Amino acid sequence: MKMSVIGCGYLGAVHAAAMASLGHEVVGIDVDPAKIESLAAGKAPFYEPGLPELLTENHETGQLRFSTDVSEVKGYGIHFIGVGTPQRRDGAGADLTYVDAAVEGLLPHLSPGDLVVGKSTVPVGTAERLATLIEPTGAELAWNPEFLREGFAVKDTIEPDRLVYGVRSQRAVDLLDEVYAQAMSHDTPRIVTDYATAELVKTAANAFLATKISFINAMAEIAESTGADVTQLADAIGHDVRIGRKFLNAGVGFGGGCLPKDIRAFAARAEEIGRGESVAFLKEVDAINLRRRQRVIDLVKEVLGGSAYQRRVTVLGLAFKPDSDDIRDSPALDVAVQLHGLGADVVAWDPQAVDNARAAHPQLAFASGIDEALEGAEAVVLATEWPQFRDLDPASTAAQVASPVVIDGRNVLDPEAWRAAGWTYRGLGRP
Ligand SMILES: NC(=O)c1ccc[n+]([C@@H]2O[C@H](COP(=O)([O-])OP(=O)(O)OC[C@H]3O[C@@H](n4cnc5c(N)ncnc54)[C@H](O)[C@@H]3O)[C@@H](O)[C@H]2O)c1
Ligand SMILES: O=c1ccn([C@@H]2O[C@H](COP(=O)(O)OP(=O)(O)O[C@H]3O[C@H](CO)[C@@H](O)[C@H](O)[C@H]3O)[C@@H](O)[C@H]2O)c(=O)[nH]1
Repeated sequence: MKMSVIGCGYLGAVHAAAMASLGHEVVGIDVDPAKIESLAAGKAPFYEPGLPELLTENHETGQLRFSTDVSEVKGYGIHFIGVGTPQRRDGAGADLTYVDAAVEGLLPHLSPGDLVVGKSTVPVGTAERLATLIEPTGAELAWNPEFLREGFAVKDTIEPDRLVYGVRSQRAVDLLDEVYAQAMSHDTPRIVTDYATAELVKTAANAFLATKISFINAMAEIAESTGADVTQLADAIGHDVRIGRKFLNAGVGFGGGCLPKDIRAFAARAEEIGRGESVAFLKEVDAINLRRRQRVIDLVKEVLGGSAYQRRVTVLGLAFKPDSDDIRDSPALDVAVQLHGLGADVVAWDPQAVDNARAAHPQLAFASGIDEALEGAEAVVLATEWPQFRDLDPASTAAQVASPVVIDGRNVLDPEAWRAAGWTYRGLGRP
């Protein structure tokens, strides 16, 4: 099939490359010339495992091309919308200006029978509104939310754990089935529904995941006041299959370009439709999450005798999660910036996110590698659980720092091993 992908960021670039690798002929469109230049040259503009290989492979076969010119979508029957829906600068709700501009830009190039497929995460009611703009062209709209996780984006796109189609016709279902024929195995669940449900499935999924993380972080707060160990608690409740162990890792909390802004947008949308009370708990989920960042900062001050002012603090990790260079609403970067704001002499390092972090916060000092980051540290904060941080050897690392004090912001180190090697170890919600 011939298809376009409007918006080639973390979602769209992977979607475009994955669709091409499934045998489709794809054109990716973005307003950012630098991104398009990189993608057109077969290079990934951000770090995502597996994406460079897909880009190279499809670049060579000619199945995949990129352009800043939206008129090039003419004659492509399927158009995915994957532009950003960030938090509005003036409030908690979603900024839909990019989605609106993408649809406006697409309208003159649509042909009767085309299918526009929304993938961006939007507040419920958006698809209904956009359909009134699209239908007069003879094209149709479907809403097909995306559930990929950064770091696993290629696999999640090529082998989705479920497909959700918000549609108004059987024809749209048939077209989407054709799009995903190679991605669907016999047991991939496929939910065919209306626009509102499809939009809400996405919002609800992220709200649930955020709530699960904040639940365990709330337990970490209780554990901190009682001497209990939240990691053992998570293991124990996680054995109950109704609860499950996934997304029960207590630590410095969730960040990224999705969970934080999506729960805020959900709460804002619920208020608009007079149902604010139904998801009022999401404000608490957000508040618990942000308190964990403060807790890490308080621990740094505590281990340094009350103040971080002019003390050498190493922050390991800047990305919001491992296997990504994404720093959007990153707890790790936020902790580094806040410590710097308190006058600490912060040196940060991340295997992939230093360039993005430097561009956003040039005031911070960045090391060029882990050894340089650790040198002279009076306190080390593990803020993103990259394998190279989880696997640090406590004995040799102790020899690199000025003072062996570690705050394990992701609860991934073995406290006994680190204490045995002479470290002062502080986790989040574990003794
Ligand atoms: N990143 C994820 O893991 C993920 C997963 C599922 C859903 N989503 C949702 O997908 C959407 C995109 O997220 P993202 O992380 O890829 O964002 P992003 O900021 O990485 O990418 C958005 C891209 O859209 C481009 N763009 C903006 N306006 C445009 C226009 N008019 N025409 C063409 N391109 C335009 C931007 O230049 C940018 O490259 C959001 O709604 C997000 O919530 C993201
Ligand atoms: O037990 C856990 C699990 C995750 N996190 C943090 O939660 C954040 C989000 O992690 P994750 O959900 O793995 O990353 P994303 O790539 O943001 O993916 C989420 O957001 C996407 C965009 O909407 C969705 O498509 C995915 O399904 C959804 O998992 C990160 O900061 C993690 O460190 C925790 O603190 N504890």
